[in-house]
Amino acid sequence: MIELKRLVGGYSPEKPIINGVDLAIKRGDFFALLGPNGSGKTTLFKLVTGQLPLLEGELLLSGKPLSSFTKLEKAKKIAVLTQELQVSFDYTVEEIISLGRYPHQKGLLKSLSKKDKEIMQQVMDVTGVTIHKNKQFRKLSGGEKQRVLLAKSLAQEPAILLLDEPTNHLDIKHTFHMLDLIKEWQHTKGLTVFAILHDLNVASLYADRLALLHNGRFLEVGDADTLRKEEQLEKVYDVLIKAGSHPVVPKPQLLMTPKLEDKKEIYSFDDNFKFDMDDKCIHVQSFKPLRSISNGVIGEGIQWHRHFCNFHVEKNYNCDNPVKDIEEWLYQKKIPTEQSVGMMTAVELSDVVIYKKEIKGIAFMAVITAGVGNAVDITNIELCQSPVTIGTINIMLFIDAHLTDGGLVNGMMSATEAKVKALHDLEVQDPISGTIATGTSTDAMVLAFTQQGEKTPYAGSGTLIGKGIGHLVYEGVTKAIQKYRKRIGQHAW
Ligand SMILES: Nc1ncnc2c1ncn2[C@@H]1O[C@H](COP(=O)(O)OP(=O)(O)OP(=O)(O)O)[C@@H](O)[C@H]1O
Repeated sequence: MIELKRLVGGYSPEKPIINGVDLAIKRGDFFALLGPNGSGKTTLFKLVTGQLPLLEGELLLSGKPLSSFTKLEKAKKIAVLTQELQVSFDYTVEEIISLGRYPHQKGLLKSLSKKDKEIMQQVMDVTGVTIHKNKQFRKLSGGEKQRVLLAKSLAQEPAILLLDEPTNHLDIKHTFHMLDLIKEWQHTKGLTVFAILHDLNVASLYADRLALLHNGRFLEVGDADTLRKEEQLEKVYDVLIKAGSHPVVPKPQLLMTPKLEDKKEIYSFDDNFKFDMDDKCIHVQSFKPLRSISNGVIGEGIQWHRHFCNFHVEKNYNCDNPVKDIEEWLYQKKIPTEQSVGMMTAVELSDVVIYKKEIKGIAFMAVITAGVGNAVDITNIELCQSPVTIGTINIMLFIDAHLTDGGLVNGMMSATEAKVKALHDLEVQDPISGTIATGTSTDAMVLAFTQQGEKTPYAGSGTLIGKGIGHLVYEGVTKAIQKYRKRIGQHAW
């Protein structure tokens, strides 16, 4: 619907700012224009909105040159929202919004019709400015003004909305509300959107297509996944960038790393831990945050943590809301929930196995409790029943190494393989199927890394880290199960 063909333009013919830009935006698409300061975004916006003449190339609207449309025709189709928040006269909010209806008003003595008033009310409601409708526009805050000007643009009932940094004065709530609203109009009314956005993560969430402008040219035009190209972004923005994924929306999200993070001081693994234990809780505190991967009741996924807790519960513990319970226990111990991994076990905590080892220069520490009354052979699908007795293998593993997120997953695999081998060698059986168990039905694990030393994506059985994980988990789980068996007086399955 909007086509830019070899567009060249700027403030002087001798030194164009936009140097041959090609772009096609389909009807109903949300297009985001991205680029660093001075890359030419506003200049391109001015060319598209007609504030600057084209030096070369074509700008087409529905296949016809934009210049062939009359002013009124353009005003009926296109609404423009710039960063300019000043208006010349002392208008009220309602008067400003009524200006949006101007292109649709008929007759010589243009006045607001019933339909105009209905549309004005509708856009004031959706943008949340109805409460300001009788106020003087100049007396509003920057964010309120921005929403009023959006309401005016929407009152125009445009087919195309051109936005220059529409959210730069807005807080997070209003940023998301405004973009949600524009997105809704895009879906329900087929609105086509061309928006300059500075926030790459916001652009990723809302834009169907986006382009990265650099020195007046597009480096790339594509969907949000083009933002996964870290090297390209780092080159353009001169910032260390890591592309990750939004946990709910299937779109990339970018994490920027401050330069100071490169210069972290190295600390001693041995001196980094404080160990507290009573009959209710094993608490391993790390003075430095550790990069951890876990399926703990709290602190699950890949995060940074400083507190690692294994809580004792009675065998008949009613686990209706284990998250709430662990949060409450952490609160009582004054341990910050948001920095903690929390797991629980019915095993006596005094049977914990703490195992430290340095393997070829890499320090490891395992803290393991094990009960196997609830052992399960995961490969046997026939006999899927609720636990007979409570029993859990809880593994905490601390390692002085630096892993990527993929490496963390790899480490979890290595630890699981070693746990399964320990159960196999001890002939722990699934009491229902009578076959060798692979774990218990409620096992928890956390692998926590200092992120010191050279970064590696590998922690499998072909690596020293993987072997170390395997060795510590195997030894630790074996000893912990032996202690458990001794306590309950069962020596063989
Ligand atoms: N009125 C002007 N006359 C001459 N040069 C200008 C004018 N406005 C902008 N420029 C120059 O054009 C180049 C691109 O500026 P532009 O405002 O288009 O960048 P931008 O990508 O929108 O930047 P920002 O993110 O900082 O808003 C800059 O080098 C700027 O100095």
